[in-house]
Amino acid sequence: MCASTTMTEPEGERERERERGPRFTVGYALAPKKQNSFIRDSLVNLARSRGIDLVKIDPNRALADQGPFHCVLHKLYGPEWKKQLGEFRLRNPNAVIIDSPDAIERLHNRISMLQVVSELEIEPRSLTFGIPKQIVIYDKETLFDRQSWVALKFPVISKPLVADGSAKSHKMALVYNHDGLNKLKPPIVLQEFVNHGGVIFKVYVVGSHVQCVKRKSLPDVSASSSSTSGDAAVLPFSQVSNIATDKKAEEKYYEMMDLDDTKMPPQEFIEGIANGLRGALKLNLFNFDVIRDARFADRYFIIDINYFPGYAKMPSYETVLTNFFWDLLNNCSKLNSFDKEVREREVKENSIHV
Ligand SMILES: Nc1ncnc2c1ncn2[C@@H]1O[C@H](COP(=O)(O)OP(=O)(O)OP(=O)(O)O)[C@@H](O)[C@H]1O
Ligand SMILES: O=P(O)(O)O[C@H]1[C@H](OP(=O)(O)O)[C@@H](OP(=O)(O)O)[C@@H](O)[C@@H](O)[C@@H]1OP(=O)(O)O
Ligand SMILES: [Mg+2]
Ligand SMILES: [Mg+2]
Repeated sequence: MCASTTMTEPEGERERERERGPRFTVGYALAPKKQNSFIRDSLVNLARSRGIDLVKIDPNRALADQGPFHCVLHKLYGPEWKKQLGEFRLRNPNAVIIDSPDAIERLHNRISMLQVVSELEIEPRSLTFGIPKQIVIYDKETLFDRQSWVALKFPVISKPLVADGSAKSHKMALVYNHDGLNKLKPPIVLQEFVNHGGVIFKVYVVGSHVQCVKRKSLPDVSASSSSTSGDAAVLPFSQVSNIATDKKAEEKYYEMMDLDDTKMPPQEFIEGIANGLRGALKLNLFNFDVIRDARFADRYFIIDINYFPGYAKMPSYETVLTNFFWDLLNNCSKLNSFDKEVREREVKENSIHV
């Protein structure tokens, strides 16, 4: 898992490197939109000043032919990319891949994504967390079968089962009653809508760093909404917390939603969940969406987990990410030197025995 520090440069250069501290190269493979938002000069310069060079991976060339990289950072999908990572790992067994494609894949399905929350075992506390009631529907027939609905109450949110980062995978719909079902396109997850005061908490995780921010969310739904009929019984929407509105409208919204007045969940509680998820998912870079039940303030729900989210929206993201790379690479480098020492000792001992 760790990066190799066995370079073949002359001893003098090695000496200078020891004085300066080691330098590392992190290759990144990101979709253009992600690259634009994440790879900013402020991050590149800060990382460089700490001995970490961020280098773009050329998507048109084999990954294994590029580098050398001590670490590969990526958010690309598909079997071809997975194959490339596999070949790179074979050729560079000591390089770190952030994160494992298999671990990331678990987040590409909205059922397996949240299953991990239900499995978390965190010691009893005064606040509770879980996931809203949900069912998965694979075809229209099951969608209209009343039997499928026994466990679920309206209103519900319909979400595409697949969460692979495509625009389609973000197409949601708020459904007030059975009249709204016609427009839904399985395979979908139907999740009970939980009134939460129009504010969502986004928890960003970067290794052991956990940071929670408030964002606007869908407003509460009134009980009378259940009587809406026809087309009005379904309200399609997409990426609410990411919608770019003009500043004035946004200010008005914030006033309306009392975003500033909304109390944050206790940091210790959020950290407990974040660390539990990090361990269970075996991921370093993700965020999760948390809502607080409007009826019971001690009840929280996790509704979404995203791999490699929009970190640039997180305060001081440059420092947080640079610290993460630094810790990771320096720890790995120490581990590798230790491995090397052990290996050299083994060779020596073996040669004595021979
Ligand atoms: N069960 C729920 N109860 C209430 N509101 C919900 C629920 N599920 C989702 N929402 C609202 O819908 C929004 C979108 O849902 P979700 O986060 O699952 O979608 P997404 O497309 O994966 O979002 P992201 O852009 O964070 O990846 C949430 O930010 C929240 O405002
Ligand atoms: O667009 P941004 O950079 O802000 O990041 C968003 C990210 O888009 P990108 O990775 O395609 O860029 C989304 O990923 P996909 O589900 O589409 O894979 C998802 O993680 C959102 O939750 C992120 O917003 P945030 O949760 O941080 O507000
Ligand atoms: Mg979300
Ligand atoms: Mg999501």
